[in-house]
Amino acid sequence: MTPAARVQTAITLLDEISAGSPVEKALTGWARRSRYAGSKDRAAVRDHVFDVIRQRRSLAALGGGDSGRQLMLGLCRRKELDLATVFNGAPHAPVPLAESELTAGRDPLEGAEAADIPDWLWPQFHESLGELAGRAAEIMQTRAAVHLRVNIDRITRDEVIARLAAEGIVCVPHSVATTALEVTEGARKVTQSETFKSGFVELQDAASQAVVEALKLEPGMRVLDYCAGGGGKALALAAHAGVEVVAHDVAPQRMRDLPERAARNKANIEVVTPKALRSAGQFDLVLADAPCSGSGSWRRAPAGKWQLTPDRFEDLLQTQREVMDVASGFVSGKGTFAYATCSALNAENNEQSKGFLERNPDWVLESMQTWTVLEGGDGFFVAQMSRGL
Ligand SMILES: C[S@@+](CC[C@H](N)C(=O)[O-])C[C@H]1O[C@@H](n2cnc3c(N)ncnc32)[C@H](O)[C@@H]1O
Repeated sequence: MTPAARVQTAITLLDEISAGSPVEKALTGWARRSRYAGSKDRAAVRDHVFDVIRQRRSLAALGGGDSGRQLMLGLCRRKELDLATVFNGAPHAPVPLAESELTAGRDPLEGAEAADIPDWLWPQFHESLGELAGRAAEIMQTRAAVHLRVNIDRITRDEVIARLAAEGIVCVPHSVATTALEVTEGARKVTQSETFKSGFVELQDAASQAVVEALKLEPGMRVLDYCAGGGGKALALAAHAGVEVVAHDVAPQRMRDLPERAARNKANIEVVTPKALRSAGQFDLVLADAPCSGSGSWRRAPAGKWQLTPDRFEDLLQTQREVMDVASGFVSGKGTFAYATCSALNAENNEQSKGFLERNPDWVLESMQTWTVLEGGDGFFVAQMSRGL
């Protein structure tokens, strides 16, 4: 495919997405229908689509509207590409720009529009991140790096770096967690590498690893990952020798890949249904990695920031309160309850922890930690609480 044909494909897919198609469905549907597209074409189209979704609002301003074509025009302008070369009218390429398109568009307005954050959310984003808000929003407009978690019980970070280098993948240690590596070259080859297939590394954001590293894990502990989802944190927990990990999710189908991932990681994880959890007893540590706005991981899942509405946000806050109240019930007398989110917003983080402690005066706060995207990983939060016995 020519670069211009890739742009035209992104335009078509962005229109499909605007009409309601989920992003991944639109991309995989196109890839299946388009046998002529090689892996580089698929990667380029995917990058265009995600770049636009991350910067949708500011690109709509630059491109003069929010159709796929206007958004891609905005992206080409931001990247200072030669517009006549892209919109060149060749077969499969975008038709040349009309005079009205050439004159449309303006610089994004300072504040929420330039930061690509919805208006209603901008004040609390700003308040939560303080002086870091502008820089954090800017980082969220860019692609996230690929991070790996090294199973350091089985292999050192340096050994993994050497093994991956031999497979054409370049990594450097990431400072946010002792288990974390950042892939600087060859990220698309990771899942096909022998190092990955042998379970020496797992794909996981560095700050997500740091959340698990912040927990006091000791051999003999029984740990419940109450909101296990795809199991990233359950796998990181199970990488600690002698720790028994039980994974649960209200939607057990979200954990369907977990047994296979655990087998590859040589990790032992018991996956339980909500019904089975009722008779699973008590745990030394319960982690509730709660459903949240995802405002710390909008680089990876940017559609979420445009789908969030004040009503949905209120619903999430309510769900978080329920998750906290139920999950903490599985903590043994002297055990720890860890509440985590991949959100940068106070309402979901410190305020939820404060609310929990007010509802449950027998609990005390042990620690609270926050990671922002400025540290190089996703934005994350974890509060650890105990009954203070
Ligand atoms: C942030 S995701 C978990 C990500 C996962 N821990 C990881 O590291 O890959 C939140 C998960 O909470 C689950 N969830 C939502 N409501 C819940 C509830 N009431 N009880 C338990 N899990 C819930 C969702 O199904 C979702 O999988």
